[in-house]
Amino acid sequence: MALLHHPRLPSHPLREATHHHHAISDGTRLVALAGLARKRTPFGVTCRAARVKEAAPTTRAAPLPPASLAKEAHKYFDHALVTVRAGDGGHGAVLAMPPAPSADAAKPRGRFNRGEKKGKKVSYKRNYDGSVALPMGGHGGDVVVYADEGEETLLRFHEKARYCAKRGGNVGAAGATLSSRMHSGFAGETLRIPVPVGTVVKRKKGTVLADLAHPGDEVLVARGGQGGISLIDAPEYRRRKAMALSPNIMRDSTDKVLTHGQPGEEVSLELILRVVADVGLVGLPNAGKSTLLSAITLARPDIADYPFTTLMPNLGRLGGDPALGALQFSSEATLADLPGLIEGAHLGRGLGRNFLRHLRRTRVIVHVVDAAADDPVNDYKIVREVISNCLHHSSVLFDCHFSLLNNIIMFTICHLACISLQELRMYNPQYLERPYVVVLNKIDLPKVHAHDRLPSLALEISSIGCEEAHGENASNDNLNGNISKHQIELETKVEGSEKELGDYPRPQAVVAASVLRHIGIDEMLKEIRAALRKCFDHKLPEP
Ligand SMILES: Nc1nc2c(ncn2[C@@H]2O[C@H](COP(=O)(O)OP(=O)(O)OP(=O)(O)O)[C@@H](O)[C@H]2O)c(=O)[nH]1
Repeated sequence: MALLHHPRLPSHPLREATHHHHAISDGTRLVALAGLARKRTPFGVTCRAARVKEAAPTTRAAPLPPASLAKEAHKYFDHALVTVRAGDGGHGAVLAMPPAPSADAAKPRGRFNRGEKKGKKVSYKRNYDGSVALPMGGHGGDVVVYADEGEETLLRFHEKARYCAKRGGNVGAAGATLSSRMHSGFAGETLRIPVPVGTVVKRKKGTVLADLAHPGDEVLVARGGQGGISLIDAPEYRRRKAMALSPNIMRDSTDKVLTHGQPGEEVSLELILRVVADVGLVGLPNAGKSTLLSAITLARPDIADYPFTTLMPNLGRLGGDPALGALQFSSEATLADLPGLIEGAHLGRGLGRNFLRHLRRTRVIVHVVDAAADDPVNDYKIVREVISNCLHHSSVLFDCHFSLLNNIIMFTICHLACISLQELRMYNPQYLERPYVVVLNKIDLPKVHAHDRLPSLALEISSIGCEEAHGENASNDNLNGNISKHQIELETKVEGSEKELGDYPRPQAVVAASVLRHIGIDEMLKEIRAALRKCFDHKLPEP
């Protein structure tokens, strides 16, 4: 018996069983096998069987996410491609007519024909028009994508990119007899896929299906297949009678196709996340954006003395504004700390321009400038330029599309810019004209105070720009959300005419602060809240 364990020996039925443990997925069968082995070969085989039991869970373990996902999450967290498939409809059935009631059905049953079914009068479920209600295959499960506050990123869609809803249930087995006890197949359960709030759902290289900007917003992305109908199969001599019951009479075998459930829709979707926040923090790397966020909210982003510490937007919640009074005190604001922008970010330098899309839903922008840098005014201009250049970049695309220069050119530009017309339609080109606050940070450092630098810096920055531009009309147009083609063309022309930084409004306020040492925080908060209130007063759309 002991020889059984030798690995080089020819196979034995029991060893065969243990060798093939990878193919066995049913746990109960594994336990039974181990028990059998223990009985027949008390030593070695028990040991092997035990190994089988240990090995089983590893075969069922979830696959690990690709290493690149964990390392470079910032490249993937806000964009994903998924394929969803709705469930197929369940099948109907071909039903036989119940036997005709016999002449002696009315007679009282004797001892010998008590259990006889033949001749029994059958009742049917009826439709409103009196026809017999034939059971149908169940509807396939739909696929719905909805905004869930519990979700933060789209990373999980890179681990699993295909989702299928359940199919509808079938009507009882074919060949069954028509009766009132037959039920339609069960409808397949709707598959609900949660995504972060602020996700735009669009068909892959196609139309935008929905912008899930609020918690609970949802969109039906794939409709389940309709269930198949049922048919009555009656012999020739009973066909007229069957016709009186229902028009669904099977004429020949090709009719059986009608009983098949319809396939569920399958669609490829592109999910694009745009962070939803009232205030967006922008600035060069190391300016102190994350420190600012952690100083005024409970958010605890990574902070370090090297550029691009922030790779993905961090969100924080700003408490209520006491100035709003008791009733509105609870109105909070969300702050988004965005990754640092550098010169040429709109052309893909640094972390690229993709992060700029997270600015689109902000009401107020806070520019964080390192006041101890060599040339803070230039740093400020660089960030403004990046944002405005991004706008011009987008305008080129609009021009190309509407003048219909050439489909191929447009397609190429779309690819280069990684942006589609639908995205641009939802893009608010006026966000550079929204209220913004400049925070001159790190004023605790001695360099800032040398040569009376701070007042001149504040003066210079606050003088860049023109008087306020956002009028009632512009904000109302945005509020309606119906940007006509004509309006887009007009906006495109204005944006396309290479607006200078001086053509955009001046900052709402320039505040000196040290977010690390908690200097000037109150004044900064006051200005941010004033800017937010201004958005409410101007009825600017919600982010
Ligand atoms: N002295 C001083 N240092 C500050 C202040 N604010 C931030 N810092 C330091 O500046 C460095 C960068 O700060 P972060 O908050 O990570 O800067 P960031 O703008 O988020 O940087 P990125 O994530 O690269 O975009 C850290 O070492 C901070 O401690 C400040 O007010 N005074």
